Amino acid sequence: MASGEEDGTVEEKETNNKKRTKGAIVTAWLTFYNIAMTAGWLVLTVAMVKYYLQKGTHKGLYRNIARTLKFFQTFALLEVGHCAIGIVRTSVIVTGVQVCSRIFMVWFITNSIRQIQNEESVILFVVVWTVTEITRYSFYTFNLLNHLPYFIKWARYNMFIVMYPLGVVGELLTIHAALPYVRRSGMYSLRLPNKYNVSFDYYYFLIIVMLSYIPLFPQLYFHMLRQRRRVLHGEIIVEKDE
Ligand SMILES: CCCCCCCCCCCCC/C=C/C(=O)SCCNC(=O)CCNC(=O)[C@H](O)C(C)(C)COP(=O)(O)OP(=O)(O)OC[C@H]1O[C@@H](n2cnc3c(N)ncnc32)[C@H](O)[C@@H]1OP(=O)(O)O
Repeated sequence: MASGEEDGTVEEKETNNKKRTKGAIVTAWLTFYNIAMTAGWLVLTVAMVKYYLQKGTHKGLYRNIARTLKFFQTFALLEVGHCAIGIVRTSVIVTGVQVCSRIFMVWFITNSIRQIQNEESVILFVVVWTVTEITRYSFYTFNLLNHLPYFIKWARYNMFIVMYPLGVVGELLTIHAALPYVRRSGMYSLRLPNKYNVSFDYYYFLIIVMLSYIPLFPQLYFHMLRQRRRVLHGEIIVEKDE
């Protein structure tokens, strides 16, 4: 029996060929992207373990890995682009909040305030992010290659139950530790009078950021719980923002 494509017009065949080529390019790009990101976070793991074994302390560890962390976490901005152009089935809002809050933590908190870089809370969120991202990107990679080991799928949709709250604790404690330095230095703040006639206080902005975890974090967490039910238990779930 002839397939639909065999029956189709020349235009239909061309459209199908174009779709197939586009699909192959997208799969190749996402595979490359996910492998690169898995490798990046693995490099971070090796650097952290090596540093700790050599020095026997977490002090100075952040400084040692800062460049790699900034690079790979900033590279994750592409994920918002992937959602926006529709090559992955994920909400732009959920991904945007997740990626932007991480970039904010890296660039505007930890990187900007040297005095807090040796806090245990920094190591907490960096370690949690690292474990999470190695699992997540290897999940996507093996999934794209159609060879997904069950333990990676299981880890992707179970570890976040503990890792997400732990990461948030690390992030909130770090912002909290930054507050006195921000207040004292007046960094990133704009006082009146100035030529723009605008005032901005980074200290209060950080307090607002901390408070914004209260409504935003549960939404991310429940999103992941829904994904878990869908992937591990096959439930059909309709997302509101899709
Ligand atoms: C100005 C400053 C503002 C600051 C505001 C602050 C507020 C902050 C509030 C909250 C802050 C949270 C802080 C976060 C901390 C941490 O990360 S702690 C560490 C623990 N973290 C996690 O466990 C992260 C969990 N989150 C995620 O996994 C994602 O980031 C997600 C976007 C939240 C959810 O992932 P999602 O993509 O929706 O689900 P998946 O099931 O993984 O994927 C859905 C489908 O899309 C495909 N896909 C997605 N990405 C890719 C890819 N890169 N490559 C290939 N495919 C991809 C995926 O395969 C799925 O496809 P289908 O199976 O076909 O459905």
